[in-house]
Amino acid sequence: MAVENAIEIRGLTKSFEGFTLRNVDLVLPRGYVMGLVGPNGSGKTTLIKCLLGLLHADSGTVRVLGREVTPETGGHPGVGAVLDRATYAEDWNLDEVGRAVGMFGPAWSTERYRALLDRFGLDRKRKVKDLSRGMTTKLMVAAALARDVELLILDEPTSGLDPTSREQLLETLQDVLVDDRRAVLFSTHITADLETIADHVTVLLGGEVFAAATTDELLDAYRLVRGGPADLSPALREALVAVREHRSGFEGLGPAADLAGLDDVVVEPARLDQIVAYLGRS
Ligand SMILES: Nc1ncnc2c1ncn2[C@@H]1O[C@H](COP(=O)(O)OP(=O)(O)OP(=O)(O)O)[C@@H](O)[C@H]1O
Repeated sequence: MAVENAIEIRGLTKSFEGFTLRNVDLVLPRGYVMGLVGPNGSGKTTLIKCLLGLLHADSGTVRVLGREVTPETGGHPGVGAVLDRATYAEDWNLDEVGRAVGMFGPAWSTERYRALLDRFGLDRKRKVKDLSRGMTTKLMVAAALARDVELLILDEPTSGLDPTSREQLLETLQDVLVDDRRAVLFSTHITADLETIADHVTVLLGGEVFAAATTDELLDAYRLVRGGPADLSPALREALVAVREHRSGFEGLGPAADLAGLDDVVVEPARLDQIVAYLGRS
């Protein structure tokens, strides 16, 4: 019987000198896309490495597709990963990459691999060393999706991509989700990507989960508020998650419930990238 959750992390703690990923709980049901956001050094890659069985947790459990994952068990074979660096031999061309990657692990489709390379405009005879950073990302996505993966995990897949390639990649990720057995977790600094494809958002700050909600819940929960310098009363300042002051006034983010019925200021819906940016400043 298929398990319900693609990812189930409970109480995950992992320390390095000077940094602790602390007591992280995270659940991603199958059929959904989760965006993982947070400032540099907030622990996104560390979390992803634990999910792939590349790092030992100090405590807590990491379950992927119904199975506990540790460096001893190795990563789950139903997971496709796109990390920030490719590990393909520099001298291989993309057909050779496909043959090498396809030899390991189940459910590889050369046909799907080639179709994805075509879709991304990558020439199969080109060598790995001649690819730009964005092209290498696309190659990794093609190699991950040529397998019939149930969970796709991507670490900052859209950084280094031009706007057209970004859109193409996001569309490709959405196609993966046509099958509701599948799930996608991706970390990003480009919060506009969240609005496009994420159903769930987890915000990490300083190694802890600061917010975890569906995108709709986040959009419902917060409002932007703007006003002149005299409008920022101590009570309003107290209610805001974060505020930016400038010469002609202020703009801030606050809980929708606390800002309802205010008269002298402008209160309006916030975009997801604005919410995440303000939460990151709080
Ligand atoms: N192997 C390691 N040994 C020691 N410290 C590490 C190791 N890996 C990560 N860290 C530290 O853990 C912290 C979190 O790093 P991590 O790469 O998880 O952050 P991130 O949110 O992915 O950041 P970025 O957005 O910059 O990619 C950083 O302070 C980093 O220096």
